[in-house]
Amino acid sequence: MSTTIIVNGIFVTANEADTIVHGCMVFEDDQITYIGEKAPLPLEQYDHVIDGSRKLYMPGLVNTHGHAAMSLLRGYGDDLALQIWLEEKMWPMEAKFTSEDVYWGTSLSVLEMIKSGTTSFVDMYDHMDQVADVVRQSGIRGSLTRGVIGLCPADIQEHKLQEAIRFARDWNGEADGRITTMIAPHAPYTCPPDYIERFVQAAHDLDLPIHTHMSETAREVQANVEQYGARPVEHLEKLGVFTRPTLVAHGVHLTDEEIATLARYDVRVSHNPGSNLKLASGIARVVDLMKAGVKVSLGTDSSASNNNLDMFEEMRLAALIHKGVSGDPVAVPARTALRMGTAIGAESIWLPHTGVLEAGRKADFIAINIDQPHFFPRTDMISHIVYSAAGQDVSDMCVNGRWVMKERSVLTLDEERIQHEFSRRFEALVAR
Ligand SMILES: CSC[C@H]1O[C@@H](n2cnc3c(O)ncnc32)[C@H](O)[C@@H]1O
Ligand SMILES: [Zn+2]
Repeated sequence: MSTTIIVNGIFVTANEADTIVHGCMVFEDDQITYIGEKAPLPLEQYDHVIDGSRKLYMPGLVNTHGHAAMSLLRGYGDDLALQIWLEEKMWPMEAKFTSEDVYWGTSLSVLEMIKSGTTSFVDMYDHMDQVADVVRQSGIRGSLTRGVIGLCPADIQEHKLQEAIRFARDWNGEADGRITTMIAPHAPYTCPPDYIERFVQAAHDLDLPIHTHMSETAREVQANVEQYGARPVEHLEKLGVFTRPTLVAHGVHLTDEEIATLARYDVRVSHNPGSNLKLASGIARVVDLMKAGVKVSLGTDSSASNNNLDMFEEMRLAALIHKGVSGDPVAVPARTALRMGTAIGAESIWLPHTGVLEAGRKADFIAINIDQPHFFPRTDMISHIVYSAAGQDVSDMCVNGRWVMKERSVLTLDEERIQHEFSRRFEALVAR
């Protein structure tokens, strides 16, 4: 067993009581065993002693919705609404993606996530074996799912479904439990009803959650009513989706009744404020969702609709835009935004052993270099995290008790090589 103590640090636990500890944290192998003002044992008795002065420690950020390989499309197709962006820009380019493209596109994104403090992320995409390989090497956690668009002939639908099942079965629990999997029909507008029912069955058979895009734009809701005679929530409810633990991305256009339905089924919502603003999709009813008891976490979506993967930005956007639209300055307070980006995120993707710094949880945490002007005065550090910090302030990362980044040097991935190979793949892609 290996024991590490961090001394002289500020520890923002992100628990429900907003506890902040000035002192020490101990972790043994992959688990936090102590947080408190004084070291429980003389320092000589620990294998590693780390001086945490001038650093703030907090749980790693949890990004609950994205498509990592789409870093290859960053800056391509800006300033368009969702449907045109998807149909005319993303899908034609994605049709040209190879497994190698996905590998290097995902590697770049995972690097970006590590360097901005994300310790767990959800990824819905194609060529998922490559994504899982990147997660295994990187040392961070991935909740991974083969996203399936079913607008294709029956034999291809069948092939995609079997691939999604095979991926979910093969990789769940891999990489010391850092990889978990879900089942993902992409959206109600890209998967016919009988096809969605087969994903529900697969999720039952494998005992896995479902992840899907839902009610992202007003146009989507309208088209669902025209095609199926029901809005997306009722439609998915009828297809049995919510009989499985479910995480939906976006949930922007919801009625009061739909919010009550989501709460009743404990459906979790990944709020993606940056992407929703950029694609002009609208602003989710986050305050009403949370009031109804729905777990609302945060996601970036892809860097083609964001255009970065900085979860500090999403926490700040969540805290700001809901004040702006409601006229209520406490609509989403800083503390709530912090918990959406950490503890609620972890719960939302069924990782209850992460997301909070406390004894008994996994040692998944980041350090922020607070020896910088924008972290003074040393008053309300939660306020500084949400309203003042950015991803580049993250100095260190530890996941499952293993150091992933120290003093901004990523230990698990070769940064220079990834940038080089990514650029080569990008050039090949545009020439294809
Ligand atoms: C094959 S699964 C991934 C699929 O999702 C597409 N996508 C990316 N962002 C969004 C979004 O905001 N709404 C709906 N679909 C999205 C991506 O381009 C892939 O085709
Ligand atoms: Zn998405």
